[in-house]
Amino acid sequence: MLLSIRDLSVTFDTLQGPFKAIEGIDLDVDERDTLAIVGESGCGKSVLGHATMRLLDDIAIVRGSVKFKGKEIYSMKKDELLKLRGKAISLVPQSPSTSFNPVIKIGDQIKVLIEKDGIAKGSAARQRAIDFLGKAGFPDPVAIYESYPHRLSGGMCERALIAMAVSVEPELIIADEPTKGLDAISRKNILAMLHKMAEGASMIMITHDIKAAVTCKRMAVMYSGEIVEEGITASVINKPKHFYTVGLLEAQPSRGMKPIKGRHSLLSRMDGGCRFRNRCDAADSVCKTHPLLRERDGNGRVRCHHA
Ligand SMILES: Nc1ncnc2c1ncn2[C@@H]1O[C@H](COP(=O)(O)OP(=O)(O)OP(=O)(O)O)[C@@H](O)[C@H]1O
Ligand code: NI
Repeated sequence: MLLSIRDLSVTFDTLQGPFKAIEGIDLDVDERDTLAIVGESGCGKSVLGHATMRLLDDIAIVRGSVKFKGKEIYSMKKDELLKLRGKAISLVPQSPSTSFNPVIKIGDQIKVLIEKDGIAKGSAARQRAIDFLGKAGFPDPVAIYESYPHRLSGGMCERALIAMAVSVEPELIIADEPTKGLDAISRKNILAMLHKMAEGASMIMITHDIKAAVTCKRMAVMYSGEIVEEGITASVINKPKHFYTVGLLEAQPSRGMKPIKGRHSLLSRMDGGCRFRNRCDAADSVCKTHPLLRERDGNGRVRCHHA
């Protein structure tokens, strides 16, 4: 197993008191696996992505285990962690426009990373950066290399960030909302490019876009900090078991754009029952107890008393 996450939780100290952004996360990612993590804004997708790379700052209290090739990331020393981030696990961050340093040329930022990871030096590193910008679909990669970030549109920045993340040949790519803010055609192009460039590696794709999620082999649905359903993408899409997954699919433009009724409530999180029950038509008294994530037809898992 490439990545194993067990009982992972992240708590932030906020003015209103401690807030558990994610809880009880169990996930495995195999070699050459692609896993989409979907769910509405604020459900904890990015926190999970960052916690996986131990990128959260010290105010976050992290519990549980994250193992990469059997090695616990949370007991690694600083130098091991630096090696892990890059060649082992590479992040395509959520906000492309703020992820580059505005005063350094795009290409030089990629070159520095390639040099840091010891893949190439000097002019060879520069050439590698140009090659990867070309692979990312830029017709004139040298011009992009020489550009400052503000010259690039959102979609171009996303492409350059993907080029940067894969230029170090990582074993696992975590792509956070790679299609955010893009029109339908750019979305399709970016997804095709991302999968092509990630060939041979594994990928976790964080997204609220089901059309992006279906390009991955497996899919995990998050609600209110927890995984509520997980399995082979086709079976989750065609036979959703959790009522939140059903709602999420019906909210897609292609399926009538029917919104999920009600709103996510933090209160439903605190009383220990099913976190979705205030929005669920099937909810009854049994939902006052917290459902466990259990086997789903021998394929994946679901967290619902009625599934
Ligand atoms: N540094 C922090 N301090 C306090 N709360 C935080 C912090 N970072 C994230 N959170 C909270 O954790 C929850 C999960 O945030 P996260 O960014 O993971 O959501 P997300 O699923 O990625 O949403 P989006 O689709 O909007 O990116 C949110 O309620 C957020 O406000
Ligand atoms: Ni996010």
